[in-house]
This record gives sequence, structure tokens and C-alpha cells, in this order.
Amino acid sequence: MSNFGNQHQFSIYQTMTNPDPNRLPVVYEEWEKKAREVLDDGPFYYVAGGAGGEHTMKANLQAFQSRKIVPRMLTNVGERDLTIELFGETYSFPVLHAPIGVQSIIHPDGELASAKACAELEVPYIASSASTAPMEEIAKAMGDDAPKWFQLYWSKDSDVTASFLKRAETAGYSSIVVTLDTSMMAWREYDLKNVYLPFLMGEGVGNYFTDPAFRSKLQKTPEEDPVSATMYWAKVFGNPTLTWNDLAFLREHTRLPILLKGILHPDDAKQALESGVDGLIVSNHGGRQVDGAIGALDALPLICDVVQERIPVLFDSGIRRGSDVLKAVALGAKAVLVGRPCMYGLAVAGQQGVKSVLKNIIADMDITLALSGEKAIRNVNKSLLMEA
Ligand SMILES: Cc1cc2nc3c(=O)[nH]c(=O)nc-3n(C[C@H](O)[C@H](O)[C@H](O)COP(=O)(O)O)c2cc1C
Ligand SMILES: CCCCCCC(=O)C(=O)O
Repeated sequence: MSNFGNQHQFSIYQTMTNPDPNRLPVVYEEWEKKAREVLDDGPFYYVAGGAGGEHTMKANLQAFQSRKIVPRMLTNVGERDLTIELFGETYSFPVLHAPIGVQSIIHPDGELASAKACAELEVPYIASSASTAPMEEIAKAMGDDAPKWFQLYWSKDSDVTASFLKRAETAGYSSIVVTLDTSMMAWREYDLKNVYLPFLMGEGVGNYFTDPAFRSKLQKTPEEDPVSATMYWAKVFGNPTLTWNDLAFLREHTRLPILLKGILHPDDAKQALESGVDGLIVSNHGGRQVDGAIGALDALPLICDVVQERIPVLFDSGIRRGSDVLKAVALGAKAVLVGRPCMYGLAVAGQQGVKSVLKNIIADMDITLALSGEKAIRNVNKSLLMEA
């Protein structure tokens, strides 16, 4: 049973009789609207926008709408258990903070605010390779006991990749999420229109500019010559030549569990199983990479059919409310990652905003679980759902 759940006894009455003193939004759409008010066009559309005509971004939300929960009655749901097990650890909820880079464009406290909000809630924070703050600072801000994972952008410079893996392990991260769908930036129409790419303004390079392997490749330090350092970053950030055979390199350089993020095709799930990775994250990067790609929730049951619970499958792309978490879990996800909603929380109210967004999703999930007739999130399965 989760401490957070026990301490706070999620109930709509409790929430209403103890209203948030800061009067932060509750409605997801209001967080987004308020974020729009506080952010300039460049940063707002960088976060909110997707690839191409944003068809996949819309398909992500549509995939949730087309599945309906069919609640069960008289099942004694007085006590709920929201905990899950992953890689030998017990986590309080089936909810993690998605890896999100360049958070300094959203709030001056950036990743440190988000990570601290997660630490307060016992929600694992996945620190992005493209964070503005270096991974060591994020880990320190969270504290030793807070659950933290590291997301790897697999650099063309293998010394940098190996160095990131070593640093993550030393800093106390407990799993490595390898994002496969972003070897290069997609065609993002709003960013092109706004001529806005945060990396070219020195955001999101905190892990690179502090990295000994990265620095050793430069003629002048990033402090002396940030332009040349940024050019080297652009050259080595991603590696579109990678193949499944290259995964052995990652295995050789870390003893931590490795999860592959961005899996959508069942044949890739088969390859992943053969390559011996420890987990998968079904994701289309929130519709930010391949416009026209399958809605992520539509891909989830296809991947879970192949995996057959041999390794954990996690999910992201479109989680907005508690019922979305339930639907993803019912379709086979062990846990979900929350992305854009946290960034709207960060924009509006920094650490408190991220905390509030995550707390609301978890409370909504707990109540919806109970009202659907289930008491343990780990027992939720596809019998909870019907296709509309
Ligand atoms: C502003 C922004 C930056 C992101 N940066 C990263 C990143 O650095 N690494 C990564 O693996 N995914 C990144 N993502 C993708 C998220 O991890 C996640 O897949 C996506 O946000 C899920 O879609 P949703 O936010 O619509 O639910 C980013 C997403 C956004 C919105
Ligand atoms: C050069 C591409 C960097 C992308 C890093 C951030 C990200 O993942 C995103 O979706 O934006």
C-alpha cells in the first residue's frame, strides 16, 4: 500500500474541503491554457507542438477516447493498492515523470523543480540526456532515496555514450531508458515557423558541456568557446547509423536495467526480446517525431502480445488523466510516463505546479480504479475495457 495513498486518502470530498491555497488549476486544459499565457510562442510551441501536421499527436488522444472502461460493482474497494514492482524495486504508483529535456525554457528552476516535485511524491523522475542541469545536480536535488532513472540519447561519440552511462550509475540512477526514436529532430512546423531551437541558444546541453569525454574532444572549453562546443554537440547528439547489433555496446557499459523507449512495431519488440534488454517503453514521443505514426495506445496491445510479460512494458504519449493510466495498464502497461502535463505545471507554478499535476493524476487514477471495481492496480487487465 502506498504511503502517499494512505496519508492522503484520496477522495473528492477531502480535496474540496482542503482546497489548494494557491488555487492552481485542476482541469488539464486549464493548465495548458495558463502555460500558453506565461510562455512566449517559441517555448510554448516547442512543448505543445508535434511533428508535421500533428496527426499522430491527435491520434494519441483519440486512441484513449475510443476505449471505454466498463466498471464492476460490489467488489469491496475500501482499501486500494497502487504499488507496482519493477526490476526488484517497489514503486508507490504506476506513474513516472517522462524524460523531458531543456526545461530551462519553461521555468528558471527547470529540471531541478520537476525532479524535486517527483521526490516529494515518490514518483520516479527520468532525467533526460538533454537536460539543462547536469544529471549529478538533478540527483543531488532529489536526494539519495528518491527514485531516479536516466534517459540516454545515444551519441555518435561512443566515448560520450560510455561516459554518460558511467556518470548515471555513479550519481545513483537505477535504470537506463534508451530513446531510439530521436536520432535526429523531426520536421516540427511550429519550431521552424518560430525559428526556435533551444539547443542553439545553449539550453539542454548541461550533461554534454560538463562531460569529461565531450570536453576532451574540443579545442577550447565550452566556457571559452560555446559556439564550437554547440557545433560539436549538434554533430554527435544522435546516431542514425545504429542497428540492433550495437545494443551490445550499452550492455557492456552498464549493469543497470536497460529499457528501450520508442517501440511501436511488434517485430521490434521481438528484436528487443532477442537482444536481452530489460524493458520496453511503447511511445511515439508524444507525436513529436513521425507524423502519421500509429497512436501509441493502439500499438500497446500489439507489443504486449509479443512480449507476453517476459519483460515489463511501460507506456507514454497521451496520458492526461487518471482514467488514461487505467486504460494503459488494462492494455498491458506496467506503468506510464507523464510528459506535457508536467511541463504545463512547471510553466505555471514551478515545483508546486509539477507536484500538483502529478498528484491530481494519481488521485484521479485511485478514485477511478475504485469506482471501476478494482482495488489493486497490478490486477487491472483488459477485461476492464471495451472498444467503442
Ligand atoms: C518539451 C519536450 C521535451 C522532450 N524531451 C525528451 C527527451 O529529452 N528525451 C526523451 O526520451 N523524450 C523526450 N520527450 C518525449 C517525452 O518523454 C514523452 O515521450 C512525451 O512527452 C509523451 O507524450 P505526451 O507528453 O503527449 O504525453 C520530450 C517531450 C517534450 C514535450
Ligand atoms: C536535436 C534533437 C533534440 C531533441 C531533444 C528533446 C526532445 O526529445 C524533444 O522531443 O524535443
